Amino acid sequence: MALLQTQNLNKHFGGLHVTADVSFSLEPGRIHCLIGPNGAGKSTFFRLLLGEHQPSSGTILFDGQDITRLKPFQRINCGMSVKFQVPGIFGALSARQNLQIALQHRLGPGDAEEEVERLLSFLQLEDVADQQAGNLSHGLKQWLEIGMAISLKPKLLLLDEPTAGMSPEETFMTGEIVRQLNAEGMTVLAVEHDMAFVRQVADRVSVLHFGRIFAEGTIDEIVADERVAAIYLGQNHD
Ligand SMILES: Nc1ncnc2c1ncn2[C@@H]1O[C@H](COP(=O)(O)OP(=O)(O)OP(=O)(O)O)[C@@H](O)[C@H]1O
Repeated sequence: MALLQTQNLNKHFGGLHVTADVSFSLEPGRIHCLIGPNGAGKSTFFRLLLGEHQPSSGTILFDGQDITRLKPFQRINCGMSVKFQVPGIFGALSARQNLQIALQHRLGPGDAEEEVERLLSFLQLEDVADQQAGNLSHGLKQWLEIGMAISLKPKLLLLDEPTAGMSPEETFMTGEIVRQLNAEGMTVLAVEHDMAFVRQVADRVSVLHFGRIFAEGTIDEIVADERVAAIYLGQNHD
């Protein structure tokens, strides 16, 4: 059974049909990347999954449950978690304190301490653990964000352009973090422009174009698809 499934999902903004009859399926255990040219409707689709937009019609199923009308916090309680592009960390607190706050909801004090140290090490944040999060480099902030997003041990981690603004080395490290989380059992859905990252992590790729699923397959199938290449022509993505 799919972990996440949308059935004929539609979203209109006035006369704009931004999500067009999207029937999408995400198998548990996968790393699935969603790509598409600017304005293809990737962010809108994400926001529909999270409950930040209500669909005009269609259904969203998560872990066997119809979540179409659930509020964002209820979806998080069902086992979804998201890392947005815009940092949601507390800049005046240290990296360690940020993780402590995120983890205290799930774990008692002793266990939380242990998990904070494990996450700091996993995310290569040990050396900066006591620095103010607001002063960390862009890449380190993004990894701290991932740490906060996984603190609830979600079944599904949603990542919105996780490597935006990163160097190739940071992008690679982010890919390794995602692969490790997946190896531990987390299913991942990422909206991403960086094709090196997509190649590094994705089991499956869906291409959105004008709000529709335009193509779906492995990265090799997508890269070899001339119709996909054509919709990217003139756009500034590799
Ligand atoms: N709240 C809104 N009201 C009206 N139109 C919107 C709204 N949000 C998005 N749109 C329009 O919907 C279309 C798809 O936007 P969306 O941000 O989902 O695309 P995207 O694929 O995420 O683009 P990008 O890669 O540039 O982030 C665009 O034409 C956008 O202008």
